[in-house]
Parts: sequence; structure tokens; C-alpha cells
Amino acid sequence: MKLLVSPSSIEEAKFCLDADIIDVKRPAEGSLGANFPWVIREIKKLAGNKPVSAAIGDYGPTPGNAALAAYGAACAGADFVKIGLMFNDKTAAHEVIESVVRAVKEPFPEKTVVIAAYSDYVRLGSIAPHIMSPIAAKCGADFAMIDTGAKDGKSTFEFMNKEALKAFTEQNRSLGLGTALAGSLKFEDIPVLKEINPEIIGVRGMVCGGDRTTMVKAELVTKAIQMVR
Ligand SMILES: O=C[C@H](O)COP(=O)(O)O
Repeated sequence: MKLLVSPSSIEEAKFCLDADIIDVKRPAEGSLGANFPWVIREIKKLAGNKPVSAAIGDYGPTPGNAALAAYGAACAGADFVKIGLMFNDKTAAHEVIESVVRAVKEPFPEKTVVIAAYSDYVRLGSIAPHIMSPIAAKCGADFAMIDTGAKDGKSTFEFMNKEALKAFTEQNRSLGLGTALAGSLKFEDIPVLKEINPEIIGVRGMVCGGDRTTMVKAELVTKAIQMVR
């Protein structure tokens, strides 16, 4: 299980360099809010050989917008390009995912595409993660992810229990997809996450000390790395 940490700035990224994946986002613009290309570029320089991920946003059914943002993130240096689907329509999901995969993989076949659905999909009215995964696999994406869409402090575990997260992870494995799990995860969730055994867990609030709108703290990144390994 790898640890992905989401800094929101170059300054914060300096505290995240020992994580397995450095995930650039802009929390002020949503759960998977996109940061600026120059921030992705600088963090990629700082990260050296470490993979850099970039969130491109929480999207409606707008494949053109999503594809162009995905291409932009890949051109700026992101190794992983991550999009959230904030709508509930299977045909549109297929169109958005297919467009994002093509936008990234045509020019950069080695890059990784991550498709996120939200654990709180019922309250958001968005696509369920287990419905999204087979579509992501069919379109050639690499990872299916779960995050919380409304960042109000409620954790993914408040919407999906261990069994549901395990079933999601196993479904993805059988589809040839990796799994990333996130959503206000806490240090005390790490042992059960190890049992669920996704390829990646993603955190921000945990390493900010509980409030994801504050700064990432170097000592909490170290603590998370030690607990995950
Ligand atoms: O990709 C993971 C997210 O940044 C998780 O953020 P969070 O732990 O604050 O919910």
C-alpha cells in the first residue's frame, strides 16, 4: 500500500517529498480541485524521481473541458492525472473517461489515469464507485479511486464500511485496475486500510492535523509514512 499526500503549494510539497506519490491539488477549488500548471511544474522539479499526481477537478458531464485539463496536467509534468466524476450518468461517464484517457495516453502512453467517484455519492447524487469502475476499465484508465466529494470532515468510512471498500478494491483488481482510497482518512484508519489492501491511500487532512484547510505538517507526513510501511 502506497501513501499519496496532497500538498496545495510548492511550500507544502517540500514537506511531502518522502511520500510515495506527491499529489498536487487546490483544495479551495473542490475535493479534486486543480492547481496551476506552474505549480505542478515546480513540484515535479522538486520531486525528482518521485511520481507526481495532479487533480484536475470535480467534473460535470463535460468531456472537452476534462480532456483539455487532463492534457494540460500531463504536459505540466504530472505522472498521474486524476479526475472526479460529480454527475450520475453512465453514458456521460464513459464519454468523459474515454476523452481523458485519450488526452493523456495519446501523447504520454506511460502516464497513469485515475478516475475518482465519491464515497458520499448518495448525498451528492453522483455516480457510485462500483458503477464507475467497469466503465473506467473499459475506457483504458489505470486506477479507480474513492474520495469524499463534500469536504465537511465526514470520512469515507462514514459512507462505506470496510466490506464495501474491500469489495470495491477486489472488483477493481478483477477488472485490471488499481485502487486508491481517500476521504478524510485518519491515522487510526491505517490498520483497517492495510486489511482492505488498496494499492494507494490518499491523505491531506490527516497530515494537516485534522483540518485540510491548514498547512501540511512535516512531522505528520513522517508519522503517516511510518504507519503505512
Ligand atoms: O487525494 C486525496 C485527498 O487529498 C484526500 O484529502 P483529505 O484526506 O483531506 O480528505
